[in-house]
Amino acid sequence: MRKKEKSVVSIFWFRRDLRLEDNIGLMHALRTRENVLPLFIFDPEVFQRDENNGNVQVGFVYDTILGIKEKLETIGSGLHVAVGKPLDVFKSLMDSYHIFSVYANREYEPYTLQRDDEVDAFLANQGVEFHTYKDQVLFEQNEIVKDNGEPYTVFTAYKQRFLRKLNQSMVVPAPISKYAHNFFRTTPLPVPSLEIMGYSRVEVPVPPRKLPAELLKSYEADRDFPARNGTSHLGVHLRFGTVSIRKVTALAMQHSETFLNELIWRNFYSVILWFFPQVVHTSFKPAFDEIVWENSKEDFKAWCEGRTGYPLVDAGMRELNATGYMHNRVRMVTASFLCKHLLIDWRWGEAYFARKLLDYDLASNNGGWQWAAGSGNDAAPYFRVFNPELQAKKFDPNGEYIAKWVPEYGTISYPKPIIVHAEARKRALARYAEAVKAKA
Ligand SMILES: Cc1cc2nc3c(=O)[nH]c(=O)nc-3n(C[C@H](O)[C@H](O)[C@H](O)COP(=O)(O)OP(=O)(O)OC[C@H]3O[C@@H](n4cnc5c(N)ncnc54)[C@H](O)[C@@H]3O)c2cc1C
Repeated sequence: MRKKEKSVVSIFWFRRDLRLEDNIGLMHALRTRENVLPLFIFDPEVFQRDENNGNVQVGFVYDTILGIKEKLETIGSGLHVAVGKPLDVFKSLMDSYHIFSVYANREYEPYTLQRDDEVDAFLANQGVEFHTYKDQVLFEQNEIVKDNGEPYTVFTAYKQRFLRKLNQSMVVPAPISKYAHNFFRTTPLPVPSLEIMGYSRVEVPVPPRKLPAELLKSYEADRDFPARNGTSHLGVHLRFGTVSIRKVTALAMQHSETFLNELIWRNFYSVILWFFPQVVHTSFKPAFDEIVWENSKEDFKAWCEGRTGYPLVDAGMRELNATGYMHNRVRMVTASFLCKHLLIDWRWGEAYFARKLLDYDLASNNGGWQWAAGSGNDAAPYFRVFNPELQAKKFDPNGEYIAKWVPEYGTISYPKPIIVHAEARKRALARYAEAVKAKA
């Protein structure tokens, strides 16, 4: 019997860009090649499993992938879905297809950079070109640096340069539909279920993929109040590219400087991680790794479960546990409370957020935690210790957010504070000062 001829295809590898519109890498693939076969890989290193095989993000990604597959099938194409180490997936794809070239949008985390280098080397060895593009950020690492080529580590200076370089031409959408005839024609391809891939779904609500102009117009006034619906909840969509950063930035440029500022923080943290990959494990400022933490497991458990006796902290943790989301102001307060009041290593909190947040993103989560701990590149000064009660008065003045998540607050069933604020503050200041002095 004659062996079946392998189809000649070019691959477009979806990663943090899960959309069929305004996708730079996909546009390049379709514009340059015919028979473009889209691919998605559930990489266990990106979607880490907890002890119950759960991963809070994997269900969202799975559903998004199915949506893309369905759309591709309506135009006679399909999506190849695989699970495993990308290098192994490419090796086995070589058995099924004659791969001409591979296209993808660039990623910037230490693991993904290394993964792409490995895939690139393998493909090059097989005579296959690997083309990558900028898509998930507006400016890559080397595009916004100081005059001497060094990275910015202070946000304000970075932002000023960013704004000077940003212009309308950078947020124009990349056209896809006019090249859609170049998708590979195929009968529908099978997709393994999440269970077969070894995952169990963690049910959390998925925020809508919308950014109303009204929200942007009142963003500056509302964004710090967790009881108001004042922020976009687009975090998960920006994380996985189910919205385009160009589209969101164009809207921000039109309606809200403050919102644009937040998008710049996102870009900034991505660049910080690229320049300083050591931040994944160590404090940006080495002195902060000298802090002698208390690391009480009991206190950590109380914090995780929202039982610290500080209602804003508890409300935030309960919101996170129940929904996979926590408001930014409350992220700052809960994170500061863990590091400073409880003297627990920021890495414990970072890992807990990574496991629970639907919008978890290594660069922003690490940046946020190091900011709160005081150890980051442009962090809150260590001697500024948030007072969780004052924060509650200021940002939840009517107690609505607290009432929603901590209904027993004010009754005898609500726990007493785990630690007295004034004492905790004094202890934190002393412990931090010792570390800074030791390294001076
Ligand atoms: C301790 C801590 C941990 C955090 N962990 C994450 C994380 O894992 N993933 C994540 O996307 N953000 C993280 N943030 C930043 C911020 O809290 C979230 O981006 C924001 O709360 C998401 O809600 P939203 O989409 O409604 O935000 P909006 O206020 O509507 O902001 C719009 C978008 O801008 C970006 N953004 C806003 N604020 C920041 C910021 N401070 N840093 C970086 N990007 C920002 C996000 O992409 C966000 O979706 C963290 C902050 C702290 C203090």
